[in-house]
Amino acid sequence: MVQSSILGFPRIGGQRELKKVTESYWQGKVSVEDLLAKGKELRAHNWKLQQAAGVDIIPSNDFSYYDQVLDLSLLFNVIPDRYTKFDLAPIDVLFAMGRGLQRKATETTAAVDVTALEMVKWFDSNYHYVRPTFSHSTEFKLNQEAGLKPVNEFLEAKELGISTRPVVLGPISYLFLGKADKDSLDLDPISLLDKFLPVYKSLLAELKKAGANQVQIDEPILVLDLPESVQSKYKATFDALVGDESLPEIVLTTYFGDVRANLSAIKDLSVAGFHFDFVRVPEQFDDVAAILNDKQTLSVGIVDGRNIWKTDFSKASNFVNKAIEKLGKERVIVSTSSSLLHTPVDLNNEKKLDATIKDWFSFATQKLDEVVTIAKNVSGEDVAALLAANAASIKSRKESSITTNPKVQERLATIDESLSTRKVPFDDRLAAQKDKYNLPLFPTTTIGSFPQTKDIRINRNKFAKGELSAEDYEKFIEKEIETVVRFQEEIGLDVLVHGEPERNDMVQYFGEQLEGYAFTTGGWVQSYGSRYVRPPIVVGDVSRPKAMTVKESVYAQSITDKPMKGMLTGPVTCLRWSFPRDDVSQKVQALQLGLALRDEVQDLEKAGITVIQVDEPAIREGLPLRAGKERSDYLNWAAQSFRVATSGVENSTQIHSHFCYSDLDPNHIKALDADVVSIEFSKKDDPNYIQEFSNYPNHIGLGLFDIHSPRIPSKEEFITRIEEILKVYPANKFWVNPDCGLKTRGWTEVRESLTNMVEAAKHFRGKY
Ligand code: MET
Ligand SMILES: [Zn+2]
Repeated sequence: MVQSSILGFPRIGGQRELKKVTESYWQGKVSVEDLLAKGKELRAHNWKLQQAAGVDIIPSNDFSYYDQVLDLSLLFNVIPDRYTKFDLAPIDVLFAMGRGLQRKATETTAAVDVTALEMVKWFDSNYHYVRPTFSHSTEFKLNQEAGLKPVNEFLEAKELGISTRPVVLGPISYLFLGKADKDSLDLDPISLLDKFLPVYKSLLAELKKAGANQVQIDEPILVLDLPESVQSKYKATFDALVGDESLPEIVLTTYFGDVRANLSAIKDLSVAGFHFDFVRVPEQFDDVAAILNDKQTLSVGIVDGRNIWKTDFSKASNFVNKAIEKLGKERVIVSTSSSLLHTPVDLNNEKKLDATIKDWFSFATQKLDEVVTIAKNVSGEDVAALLAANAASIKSRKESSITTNPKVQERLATIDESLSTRKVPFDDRLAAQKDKYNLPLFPTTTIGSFPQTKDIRINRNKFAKGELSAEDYEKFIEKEIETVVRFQEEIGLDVLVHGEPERNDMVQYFGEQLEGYAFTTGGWVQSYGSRYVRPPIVVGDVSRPKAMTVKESVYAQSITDKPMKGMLTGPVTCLRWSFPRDDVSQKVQALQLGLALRDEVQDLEKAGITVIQVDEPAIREGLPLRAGKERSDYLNWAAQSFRVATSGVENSTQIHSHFCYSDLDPNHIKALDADVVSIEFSKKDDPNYIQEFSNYPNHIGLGLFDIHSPRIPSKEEFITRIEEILKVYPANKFWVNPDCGLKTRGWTEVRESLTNMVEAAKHFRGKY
């Protein structure tokens, strides 16, 4: 019998229970006991769900209150000193590292003020992990005070009668994905491996003691271009982690890409088995299967952990059968390509999706049945009815008229150089824009969104439910816009925004207005911490039936004399933060989006909105994980689709763009040819990194404060930060802005932070 396995299940709950309880806890509305009880309930629910579906190998320790990498930092005591001195409970240390903490002193507790650790993209996904941050004083140990989470959760499942396979990020990936703290910049985290390994090993021993016979150790960095110095660590590391009775067996897991460049690093490991992602890279099968010895198992990642399309059972079964022919049934496991963390929880929660389209989808809960069915099928069990139904929906999608629009395809064929280049180069545009706006030095602006208050959400929901008329909703939005505009005028910002109160989400808002998209009501996916997104789904050729943002921007401009920035989400981000089609290339989808947005940009310009920001925060995450042709192709079509969207405007129209959540390489965005870009920057301490941006030809706002954290920087803090940047970055290209949009923050923080930021800008204007 061929076994089935899951590498990880979404932890957020079908109704976003985890978000609700954590945020209530942060607000002091529920106790830590309530928080922990809810976590326990969610874990139990997920395990039982998988058990009921018939999954053979069920993961544990895939749960997290914030982020699974951050959990390891707490577990292994990788906690910078600044978080330990306040005597916080372990869970609060965890949250402080994840999101920063600022708390006034009370009678019994001292004031707390710490920023969050850096948060970065998890490979090429829209999930973000909190970066392990090491210093010379890092002392690895099992943090008993915090409790051994992997062990506790394994035992918790055991108590329910469910035997699970704990999943833990591997030691080399954990170090490699981390960074040196600011006091230890010369430290290469990988150099800590010798110190770290014994502690890691002791965790495995504890798991074994608790009864875990096998663990899933994720080494996802094996799909990256690894330096020889890292590759060479695998053999000795994994030799040290297996072999004696006191340790569990290891299944070494990789996902999201091609491991072939690193095969020599893992080919002689004495692990019990390997897992590879054959959804992304089916071509790697022969090469990776060749490294197995005659006992090792192969976990075949064939059900997509990153997208929502139904698996084609016949194709998948053929693939698995190829593995069975080579290795025999006992050594093959049918699995998801990666953790299901990246897919929505349950398609059954969708009540509004068109039935035809819904039948093409499979969310995490449905994917459990998919792995089980494929495993049964290749084991020779009778699943004929399921196969027939599956074949019918695969066929229905292939032949559907919803997916093709000849007009869009014709227009796509007209894209050429002239449609993707501005009329004149940047320097000439700059002159025209200077004349038009006459902005001061250190111009101040924000990234677009303002606090999405409870009131906004309530009214939006009422409108969606039909409890509020379109007219009243519009009035409400106008009132919100006015508040935001007046506030910006009052504190003296130079380029204003309307605040985006009408948008639930920066991609979904556009997806809902574009042809070729489907969207869910409950398809939430964790982005970071308690922030979830609900990616729309590209089902067919994309086009724009009518203007999407003009009304709000025009209204906002009508009530102020300052320039009002129009605000759009760029083609690459629209694509990356949607579930893309898998039947058409990403390039085609991005260019179609580029054309749709081009019309919107031109409509805005016609309506008098001549500063237009086209956000591309996802451009970095889309970068193929390894250098080579695929990566350079991506950079070309990503930039081209942005230029298709933005090049059809006058020289005096100022195109802005914005990037966040990533280690951005300025070379990657040059080809976008935006006039002004704003970049998340506040958590960067490395002067070399700033230096890299000095050569960027156009103007830049290096983000000055962390909008993911509730803490408020003072005017002096802004001044110090700006001075630091000015040491390497020129004043005449310097924009002043936060890291990103303010929608997740409260008004109190926003008011104070922005006031301080504007005052700091004024300080420098006086000096230059
Ligand atoms: C993740 S980037 C967000 C940009 C958007 N304009 C906002 O301010 O929210
Ligand atoms: Zn942003």
